Amino acid sequence: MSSPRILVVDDEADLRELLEITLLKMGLDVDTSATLREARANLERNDYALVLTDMRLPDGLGLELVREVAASHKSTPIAVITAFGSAENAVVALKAGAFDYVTKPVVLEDLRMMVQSALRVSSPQPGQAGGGSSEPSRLIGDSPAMQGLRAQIGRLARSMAPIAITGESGSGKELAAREIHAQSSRIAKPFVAVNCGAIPETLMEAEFFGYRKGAFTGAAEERDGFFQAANGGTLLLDEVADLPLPMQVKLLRAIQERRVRKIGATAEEPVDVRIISATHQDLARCVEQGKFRQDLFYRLNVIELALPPLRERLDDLPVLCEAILAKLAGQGKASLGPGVLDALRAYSFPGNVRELENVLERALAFANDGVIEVQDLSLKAARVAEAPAVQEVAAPPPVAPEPQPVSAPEAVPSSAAPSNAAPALGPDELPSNLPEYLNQVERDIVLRALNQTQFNRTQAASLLGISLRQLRYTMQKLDIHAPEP
Ligand SMILES: Nc1ncnc2c1ncn2[C@@H]1O[C@H](COP(=O)(O)OP(=O)(O)OP(=O)(O)O)[C@@H](O)[C@H]1O
Repeated sequence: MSSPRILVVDDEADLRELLEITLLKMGLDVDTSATLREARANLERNDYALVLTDMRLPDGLGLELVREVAASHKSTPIAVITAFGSAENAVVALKAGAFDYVTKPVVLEDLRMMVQSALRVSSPQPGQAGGGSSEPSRLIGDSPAMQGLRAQIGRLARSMAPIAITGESGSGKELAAREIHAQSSRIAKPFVAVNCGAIPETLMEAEFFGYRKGAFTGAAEERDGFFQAANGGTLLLDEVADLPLPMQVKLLRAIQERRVRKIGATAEEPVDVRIISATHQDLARCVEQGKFRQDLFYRLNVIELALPPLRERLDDLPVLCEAILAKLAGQGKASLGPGVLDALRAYSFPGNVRELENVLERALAFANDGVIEVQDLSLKAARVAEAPAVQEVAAPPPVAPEPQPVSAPEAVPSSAAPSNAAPALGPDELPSNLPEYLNQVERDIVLRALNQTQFNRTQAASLLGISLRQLRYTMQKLDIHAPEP
């Protein structure tokens, strides 16, 4: 079997030779071109496992070649060589469809790492997706929005370009990131998801970059950080807007240099990690407000993937419900009774698919024989957008589903009004239902904090000593919503 063939396009004879020798030593076949014209002629004649081009060539820009290869040689990854410090060029090339980049002066170790990962893309091993997974997507939904999203993910999985996933809470950002990883040539390596909002600021550097034994009190053993753990794979920076500014500087450096230094270490170590970030916040706004560094935003936001909220793709409800019920029921049976889909359609799902999962799980607990009826849904009446006038509801249930019978003790679950406090217990008294009692206590405290802060969730979370994300989950779990403006 012949070796994979690489095309090197560079007008600097010295660099061309260095690249050629390095690639030959890796057991690869190499063609070289000094101009765009020669490169085009080579591309006509041969199939390449990778094209590596300089950005500035005597007869044009490497970027032109990136666009041509991305359009006409879709299965050939193309990487660019950019001048050191010209982050802009790298980002422009990635946006134009480049698979990856290396900076000048070329560090051979980085080059080898990049080439290996390109080769995995152009000739996936059995069991590897390499950009064209035949596995069914985990992102369920047949709506045009979901079809478009899946197609976009298929394309994005083939490059190293950082992706910023945006979307409301529960809309599937983490799932989309996992899907990108699963469809990429990195599938055999780890996918590491980090909730940036849940790590105490003092521990961040150690968590991200690791530490050497004895680096600080308590560092009894050397430990890897998230970057080392994700080496060769994908690192999801979830809730990236929650990163404190000092950490943003360090992260930017790690992403730019592709090197990290453990706390207490003298040397940096190279890391080959694809970065995906996710947030439910408007990151551009955070930049305007000075909460997020512009340069990091620019680095992370090379390609944006926007997840639509569930209420904008209600046509996906039937397949989603079917998949969720199948998972919930296991060997048992679970189905939707008459009118249930209409009731769900009329709901706005502020918590998106995660909320749908919770609603169905709770409903199934109340359902008779696994058949969920409208009244089992206990959707928050206030959130039910105009319920359809005609519902194919068989029995007497009301148009808007009733409040939940068990876990929501007060009738206004989504209001900002303080809830009824959990009844005080005597020293020997026990609650008749512990989970329900604890929910009541938790709801009371969370509402108290929210009311004290005029529903400013960041402040409320800080009053309660939990992360914003934890607060969001708790609010969702307890059906607490900000009052409608
Ligand atoms: N299109 C989808 N198909 C199937 N399941 C989905 C889909 N979208 C989301 N889910 C499910 O909904 C739940 C929430 O998804 P996920 O954690 O990816 O959301 P998220 O946007 O990252 O949420 P958060 O912003 O709160 O972190 C998960 O259980 C996930 O499996």
